[in-house]
Amino acid sequence: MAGTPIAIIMGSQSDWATMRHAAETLEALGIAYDARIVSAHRTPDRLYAFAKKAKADGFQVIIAGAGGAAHLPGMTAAMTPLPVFGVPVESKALSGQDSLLSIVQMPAGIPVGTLAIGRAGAVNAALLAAAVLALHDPALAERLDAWRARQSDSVAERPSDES
Ligand SMILES: Nc1c(C(=O)O)ncn1[C@@H]1O[C@H](COP(=O)(O)O)[C@@H](O)[C@H]1O
Repeated sequence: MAGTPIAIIMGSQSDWATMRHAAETLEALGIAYDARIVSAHRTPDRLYAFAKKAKADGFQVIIAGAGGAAHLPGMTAAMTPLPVFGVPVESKALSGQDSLLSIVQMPAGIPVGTLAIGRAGAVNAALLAAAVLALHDPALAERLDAWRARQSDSVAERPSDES
């Protein structure tokens, strides 16, 4: 997809509840993305087609979320030179520990930048992807600074009894 710098891929529709936080963060920063379901296990041909063409299609960073036996980020990284950030989706059986370990323990030579389990990881994957793009995009760098400033402003100095 020409002109769309970020691809968000996920192993299943069920991952969207987590991965939409990456999408919303990119939207808040004014960064275009393409979100799609791609599974190393269930749709290997789709993964191959996507990963092999991702760079030629104009993507610059890939955010890949998966749960359980989360091979999607690593398999994607194996087939593209683009930076891949992996988000471990919280699994029911093992609370995302399985997802985290599946994604983080890549063999030397094929890196996946692995984030935290769940929503925090999805948000931070988007922020890292934005930081990569901002290296060559001063306007985006300013929006990222403003996003962080708003976050700082939103943190009260003292705890409240409310909420
Ligand atoms: N980990 C992977 C991969 C993959 O790594 O290719 N494909 C699907 N899945 C994961 O299976 C979990 C359960 O999927 P369902 O909810 O569809 O049963 C999801 O978290 C998905 O990421």
